[in-house]
Amino acid sequence: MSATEGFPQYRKDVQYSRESSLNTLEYCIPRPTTRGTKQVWVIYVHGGAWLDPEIDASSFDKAQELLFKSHMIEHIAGFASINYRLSPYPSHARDPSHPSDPARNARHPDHINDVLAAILHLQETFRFEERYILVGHSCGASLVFQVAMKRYWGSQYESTLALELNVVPPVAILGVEGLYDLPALVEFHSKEPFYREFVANAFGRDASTWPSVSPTAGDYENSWQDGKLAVLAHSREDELVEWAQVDHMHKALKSQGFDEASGDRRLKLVELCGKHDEVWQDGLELARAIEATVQVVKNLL
Ligand SMILES: N[C@@H](CC(=O)c1ccccc1NC=O)C(=O)O
Repeated sequence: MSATEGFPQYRKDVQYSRESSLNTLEYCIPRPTTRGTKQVWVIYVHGGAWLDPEIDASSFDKAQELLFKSHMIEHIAGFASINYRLSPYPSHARDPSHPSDPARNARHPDHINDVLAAILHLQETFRFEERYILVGHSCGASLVFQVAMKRYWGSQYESTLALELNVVPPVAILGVEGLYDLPALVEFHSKEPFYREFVANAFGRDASTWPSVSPTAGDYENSWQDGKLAVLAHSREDELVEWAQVDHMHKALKSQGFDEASGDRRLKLVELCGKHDEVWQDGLELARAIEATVQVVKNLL
């Protein structure tokens, strides 16, 4: 039997916790693990404004398929994409949420706890420790930076010890078409009530808590000490999330010691093409952003 038989290995609907039917992940391992080689896992967190039932872990499939054909695949040990509990969406036309469904009634910090539980499950199974890139699209980009914020979103949130202590943070984070400064997002779209609604739906009606939960408020010098690379990828054609979000996050990361030109904490901007959801629907732009991230990370390991 050849060593590569049975690869690539695909698994779907892997349950990582018992909270709800959405606490599942999918993963793919391109080839048998090769010891001693410097490879990274790529872990994806989907978007959908914390509530859209029609965007899930499978929204990564297209980009993953493209990355298989890229020469960057030799630096990638595995791919994973995470489902997590969503906030209520009772007015959704095709798939309204029901108040008794634990999968569709999440409130911050449930979403982040689920992402942490999923990462922990993967780390315990595959032992890749910090050698992974955490990628998020839209609200998924908020979530991946909130993972690096640990639990410093204001004083009101309890730490869940088991997750906090055991999840090893990623070597790099890639935010794609991300929501980073929630008050600024809501303010920018003050004439579109949907924005205020989905933020309140996910984080509560008390807007005074929104600044400290925002990734722009992260104290990454303390909470993400071993982070080596932050990448912000965004399209100027994004019709849902304005470039100003990137400007806010770029400024925040710079003030936390991330630098584009030098140093051991690197910052990178990748300008993408296309509309908000096109980047993952076509997969090309999301794959390109991941390639650009792997390209830098492979020299940092
Ligand atoms: N797909 C969602 C909308 C959505 O995801 C969204 C809308 C505006 C700004 C950001 C969004 N998603 C971020 O995760 C919906 O159809 O309700």
